[in-house]
Amino acid sequence: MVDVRETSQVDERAADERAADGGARGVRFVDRLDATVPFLLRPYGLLSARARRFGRDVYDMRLLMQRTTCMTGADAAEVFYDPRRFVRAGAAPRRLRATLFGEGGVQTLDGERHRARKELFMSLMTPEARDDLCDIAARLWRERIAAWAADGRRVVLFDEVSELLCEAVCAWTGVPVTRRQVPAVTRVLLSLIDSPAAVGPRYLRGRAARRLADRWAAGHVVRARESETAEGTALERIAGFTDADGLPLPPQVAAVELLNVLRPTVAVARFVVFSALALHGNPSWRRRLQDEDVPETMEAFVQEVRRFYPFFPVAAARVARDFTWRGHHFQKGRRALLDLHGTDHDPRLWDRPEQFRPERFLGWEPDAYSFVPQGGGDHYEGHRCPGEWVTKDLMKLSITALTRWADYTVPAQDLRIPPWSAPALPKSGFVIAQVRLANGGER
Ligand code: HEM
Repeated sequence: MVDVRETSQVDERAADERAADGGARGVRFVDRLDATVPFLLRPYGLLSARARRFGRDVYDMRLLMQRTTCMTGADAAEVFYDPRRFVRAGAAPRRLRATLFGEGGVQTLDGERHRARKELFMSLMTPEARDDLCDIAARLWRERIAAWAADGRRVVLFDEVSELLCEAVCAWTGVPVTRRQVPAVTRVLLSLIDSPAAVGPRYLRGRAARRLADRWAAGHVVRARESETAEGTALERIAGFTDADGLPLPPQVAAVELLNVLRPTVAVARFVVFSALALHGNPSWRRRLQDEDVPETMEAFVQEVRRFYPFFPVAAARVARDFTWRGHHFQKGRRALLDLHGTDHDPRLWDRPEQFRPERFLGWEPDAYSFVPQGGGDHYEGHRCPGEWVTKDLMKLSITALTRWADYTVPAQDLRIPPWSAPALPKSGFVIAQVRLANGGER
C-alpha cells in the first residue's frame, strides 16, 4: 500500500533546491523565456519557488506569451484584492472562459455591476438555504451508503460523490434532472472543471462541454421565466435577477451564473476525496472525528484539508492603474496572478506548512489574506468565493458520513497526486471497499 503521508502532497522542495541560485540575474533571465510549459508542469509550485529563488513576493515573468506579474504571500494578497489597484475585466485567459468560467459571469465584472451580481450569489447562501442543501445531500449519502453496502462492490469515491453532489445541487437550485440524467450532467460539469489547464482532447472536450452546458442551462432559465415551476428556488432568483441597468440578464449570461452554482458545488467532490485521504492518512484524527461530536474539531480538520491539498493554484486580475509596491512597478493593463496555493503554504505564515496538522486551526481563525484556498478579502466587495460556507458544510457532512454512517476498507491503490494536474486529484479517485452501515447506520 502506498503511504499517503508521503504521497498526498505536491512535493516542491527538491525542485526548489535545484533552482536555488537566486537573485536579479535569475529574474532577468526568466523574464525572457515563456513560462507557460513550466507552469503547466508545476502549477502549484512554480510561482512560490521562483519567489523564494528571487527573494521577492512580486516579480514579472512571461506566461501565455504575455508579461505577467506574479504575487505571493499575505501582503501581496492584500494588494491583489484592492479593487482600486486590480480589475477583472480581460483578466481570465480565453481558454478559461471557453471552459471553466463561460462568458459574462460574475468573475469578469468590476465595480457596481460586480457588487450587484455578487449580492445575488451571497443571497443564495443563507444558513437556511445551506441547511436545505445539506438535508438533500444527507439523504443521498445515506441512500448511496446503503446501496454500496447492499451490492458489496468497490466504490470510486470521486465518481460517486460527484454524482451525489450533482443530484443534490440540481434539486436544490430547482433544475429538474432525473436520476437517470445525473451521470451525464455530472460528466459535463466535471469536464468544465478538468479542462482549462489540459492540452489536446481533454481541453477540446471541455470547450464542447461548455457549449452544451450553456445551451442546457439557458433552456432552464427560459422555461423558469415562462412558467412558475421554479418558484422559491435559486433558478428562479437567477432567472429573475435584473442587472444594474434594470434589465434581466440575457439567457446565456443567466445560464453562466446558474452554472456558477452547479459546477463548483460538484467540484466540492475533490475536497471530499481529499478529506477521505486525510482521514486515511491520519487515523488519530479519524478516531477523534468519529468519537467526539465537537464542532471546533470538525472545523479545524476541514480548514486544514482546504489549506493543505492543492486545488486552484492561482487567481488572475489586471492592473487597474500604474503603481509601485515593494519597489516593483505594476504597469496598468498587465495581467497579475496571485499564488493561492503558495500563500497557503508560505513558511512565513504557516508553521511546518508541508505537514497536515489540523490542530493549527484549533482556537485560531486565519485572516482574510493568509488563508486563501477560495480567494481572499471581502466576500461582498471583492471576488472571494461566495461558496465557501457551502463548501465547508458539504465537507463536514461528507466527513460525518465517512466516519459515522459507514465503515469501509481502503484497498491498495495509487493515491499519488500528480503535481502537474490542476485541479489535482489522487490517481485512483480514492477507492473504498467492503462498505457497511456503521452500527446499522445509527452511530
Ligand atoms: C470546490 C470548492 C471551491 C473552491 C476551491 C473554490 C475556489 C474559488 C476561487 C479560488 C475563486 C476565485 C477567487 C478570486 O478570483 O479571487 C472562486 C470564486 C467563485 N466561486 Fe468558488 N470555490 C469552490 C466552491 C464554490 C461553490 C460551492 C460555489 C457556489 C455554490 C462557488 C461559486 C463561486 C463564484 C460564483 C465565484 C466568483 C466570485 C466573484 O468573482 O466575485 N464556489 N471560487
